[in-house]
Amino acid sequence: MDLKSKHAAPVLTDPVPVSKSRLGISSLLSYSSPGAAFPSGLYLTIPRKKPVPGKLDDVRAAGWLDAMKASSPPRKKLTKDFNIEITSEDNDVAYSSWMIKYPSALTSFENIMNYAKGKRIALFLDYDGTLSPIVDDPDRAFMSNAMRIAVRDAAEYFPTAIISGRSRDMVYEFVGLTELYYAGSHGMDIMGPVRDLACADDHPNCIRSTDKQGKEVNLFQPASEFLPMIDEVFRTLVENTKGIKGTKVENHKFCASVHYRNVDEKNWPAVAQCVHDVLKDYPRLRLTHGRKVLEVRPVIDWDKGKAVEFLLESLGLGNSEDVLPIYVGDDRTDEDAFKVLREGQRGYGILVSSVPKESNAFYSLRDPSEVMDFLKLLVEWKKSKKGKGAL
Ligand SMILES: O=P(O)(O)OC[C@H]1O[C@H](O[C@H]2O[C@H](CO)[C@@H](O)[C@H](O)[C@H]2O)[C@H](O)[C@@H](O)[C@@H]1O
Repeated sequence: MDLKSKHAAPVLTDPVPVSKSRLGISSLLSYSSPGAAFPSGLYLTIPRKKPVPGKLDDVRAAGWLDAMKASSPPRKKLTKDFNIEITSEDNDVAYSSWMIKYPSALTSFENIMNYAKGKRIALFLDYDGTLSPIVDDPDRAFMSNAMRIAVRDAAEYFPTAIISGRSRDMVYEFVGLTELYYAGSHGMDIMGPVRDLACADDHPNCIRSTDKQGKEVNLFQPASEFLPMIDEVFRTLVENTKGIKGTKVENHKFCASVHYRNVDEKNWPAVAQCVHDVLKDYPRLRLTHGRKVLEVRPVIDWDKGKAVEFLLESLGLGNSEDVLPIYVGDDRTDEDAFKVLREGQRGYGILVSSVPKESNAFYSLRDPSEVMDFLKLLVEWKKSKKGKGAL
């Protein structure tokens, strides 16, 4: 199969409209590419360098570099023992104003539970930056054992799924809990429960399979035809970026990630240009921006939001008034899930962020440790309900 075409340009970034002035917060961090969507200098001042003929202008024009700079909260200071991102005092005022719009899910817990009365909660959790802190080495993004216990306990009471940009196998290795459902590759690789024949009947890319414990499951891979293409692109990206110190390329089966967190900022244009040049040959692939990572994925109408809908359906919880889905995530790709919940008026998105960000979420949590506290509160709440005889 000819996996590439020399004649078409790739679909570039996926800008999300951002209103910066609603809260009067000038430091609002944008998920989208400011260079592409806004007048220059709105969020970041990108110094104008003399263009390298025919080369770096491509990625500048496409807004990639601006998006790369805006893609993760700046590291103000690092604690000695934990390599995690935290905000400085300067940002606290902006953060407090931002929380008027995105209240803490901890302090609003009672409100959330009032709404949850008589409903079944379904939990959806992102992995990186939500269950594990953001660290320099993606291979070492371990979740703490305390977090693992909190997730396991929550899964005992609520159907719980992890939806990650990583490959499904990799995220399962990190989490290691058999009681959950897993979706990898930004929802393009879902292993869900077998309820009835609906999955196979409704979706051509859904097959019956068995999980690692030998349990029968439905495996839904809407981008399965892209497997050889992603593999080819992954190998090309590894080859083409190997001269750029600090670059790391990951193969997540139905998408590939090019990390530049450990690349000297002066070499970011070279990283971007490499990815841009490779993508030019693959019009059926597109680029999205994550936290200090460029992600190459198929142009298909599928994302974490669709994955949430699919899982709800598979769990027998779709289109049901008495179900309250809660999705906790920190990344731009999680916005698709927040949007599905918000627009369908079905449940709550909770954004994990230590800096103000425009979002489709309803609530916020500052960091993974607050996510753990929230999960514990959910379990306590459920236990107290059980104690009172209500299930
Ligand atoms: O959907 P997620 O589970 O949040 O996965 C998104 C990406 O997470 C990983 O990268 C991010 O976390 C790394 C470890 O903390 C960090 O080093 C990197 O800068 C972040 O972008 C993962 O490696 C990516 O492939 C995922 O797409």
